[in-house]
Amino acid sequence: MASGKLIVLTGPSGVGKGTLVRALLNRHPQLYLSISATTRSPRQGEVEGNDYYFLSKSAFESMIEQDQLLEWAEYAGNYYGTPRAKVEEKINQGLLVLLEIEVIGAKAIKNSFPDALRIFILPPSIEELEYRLRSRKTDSEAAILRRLDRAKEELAVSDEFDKCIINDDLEIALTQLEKAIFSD
Ligand SMILES: Nc1nc2c(ncn2[C@@H]2O[C@H](COP(=O)(O)OP(=O)(O)O)[C@@H](O)[C@H]2O)c(=O)[nH]1
Ligand SMILES: Nc1ncnc2c1ncn2[C@@H]1O[C@H](COP(=O)(O)OP(=O)(O)O)[C@@H](O)[C@H]1O
Repeated sequence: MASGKLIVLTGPSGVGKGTLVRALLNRHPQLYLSISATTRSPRQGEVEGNDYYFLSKSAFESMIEQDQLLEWAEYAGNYYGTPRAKVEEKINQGLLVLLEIEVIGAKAIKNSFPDALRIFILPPSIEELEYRLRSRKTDSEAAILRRLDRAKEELAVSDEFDKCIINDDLEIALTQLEKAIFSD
C-alpha cells in the first residue's frame, strides 16, 4: 500500500494555526488531523477526543513511559503530545496526516519522520500576534504573557523549517499552504 505523508504545522500560539487547519480540513476532507493529548484543562466549548484528549499528569506520564507518544513537549506549564498509534495507522493507509503542534515537538518529529513536511506559520508582526492572542479571549493574562515569551524563542528558529508562511491575509496564507502540501 502507498505510504502516506506527515505534514507538520507549527508556529507561535495565536498565529492562526488552528484557524488555518480548520479551513484546510473543510476544503480537503481527505486530510487526517491527529488529535493531541494534553494536561491543559478544557476551554469552554472544547470537546474530549475532538479538540484534545484531556489527561491527568500521571496518565500523560504513563503514555510517555510506554512510548505511546510520537513526540511531546512542555508548553506554558502543561504537557502536549501526539499519540503514536493513530498517526502510524493513517500513514500506513496512505493518508496525508496533519499535526498542529508547538516548535520543540515539530523539531523532534524529524527523528521519527525524516520525510515530514514541516511548515512554520509566522505572524505579520509580534504586535499583531499579541492582538490576536488577546482578542481570542481564551487565555488568562498570565497565560497570554507565557505564550508571548515563548513566541519570541520560537520565531528565532523559524528558518530551521522546510517552509515559512506569513499568516497576514488568511486566504493568501491558505493558498500558500495548499500549494506547499499538494504540489510536493
Ligand atoms: N509538541 C506538541 N505541541 C502541541 C500538541 N498539541 C498542541 N500543541 C501545541 O501546544 C501549544 C498550546 O496549545 P493550546 O493550549 O491549545 O493553545 P493554542 O494553540 O494557542 O490555542 C500550541 O502551540 C499547540 O500547537 C502536541 O501534540 N505536541
Ligand atoms: N489571517 C488572520 N487575520 C486576522 N486574524 C486571524 C487570522 N488568522 C487567525 N486569526 C485570529 O487570531 C486568533 C488566533 O488564531 P488561532 O487559530 O486560535 O491560533 P493558534 O491555533 O495558532 O493559537 C483567532 O481569534 C483567529 O480568529
